[in-house]
Amino acid sequence: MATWGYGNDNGPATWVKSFPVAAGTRQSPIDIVPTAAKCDTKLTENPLTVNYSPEPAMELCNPGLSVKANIKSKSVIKGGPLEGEYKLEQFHLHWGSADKQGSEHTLNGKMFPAELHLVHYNATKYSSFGEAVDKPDGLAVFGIFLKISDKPHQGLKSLTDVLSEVQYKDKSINIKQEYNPVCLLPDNINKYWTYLGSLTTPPLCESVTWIVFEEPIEVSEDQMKAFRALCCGECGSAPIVDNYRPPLPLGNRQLRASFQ
Ligand SMILES: NS(=O)(=O)c1ccc(NCc2ccco2)cc1
Ligand SMILES: [Zn+2]
Repeated sequence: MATWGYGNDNGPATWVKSFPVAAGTRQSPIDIVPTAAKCDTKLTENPLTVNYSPEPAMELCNPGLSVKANIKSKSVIKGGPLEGEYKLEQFHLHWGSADKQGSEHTLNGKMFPAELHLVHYNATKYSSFGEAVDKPDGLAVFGIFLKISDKPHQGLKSLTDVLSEVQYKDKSINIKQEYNPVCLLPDNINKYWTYLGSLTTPPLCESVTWIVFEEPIEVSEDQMKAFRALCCGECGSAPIVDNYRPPLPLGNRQLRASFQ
């Protein structure tokens, strides 16, 4: 089978052929219905803590279906639904061809224009992302909704200002000035939903504790245009847009909320 993607011939509905876990019982994303979430005081008693550090020379790359920043410094999270310490490995985004779509998780059926994923692995139990990626408690991913405002997001600006330098597949650059990924988080990280799910792209491993924040971050239309100008391949190839998997059934999983 040709490599997976988001087109008609290789998109999410076809992935199950090569990745049978696509039909599994803890797949992601899901539609988040706040009234169906159970407020769990255990989450508030053990607050989520983020200890991110500055990246001296962060590598930004275009792997062909998104844009990804690889993290080398020690940035860790713990608490909330997590047991042990999870280390930041990379972050990337999913976005639409228009503002009406683009996010993977939806909120009462509503899609946001984009969604940012900060991917962490369980460094207490596993020695690398590769070892953790297929373990049920291997990964923790922050899902952050993006919404449009008239002001650009300053934290994302260091990236969107240089996306033209990674416009084509397999291009990568180093962000010169120091970058602390904490600038990407919403102001209030105490309000989130959490559930047990999976990677949203192949290999779709059911190894992710999802933490989706209620508060979106705000980006400008120009910043969205910069993401939509990235190309899937070399010069002249199609733009990277609509690189999102539609929601899967929650099934009999419990969606928990850290707030009322
Ligand atoms: N969209 S996401 O946050 O669920 C996500 C995160 C990480 C990968 N990694 C895919 C991978 C690389 C090696 C083995 O597996 C894929 C998807
Ligand atoms: Zn993702």
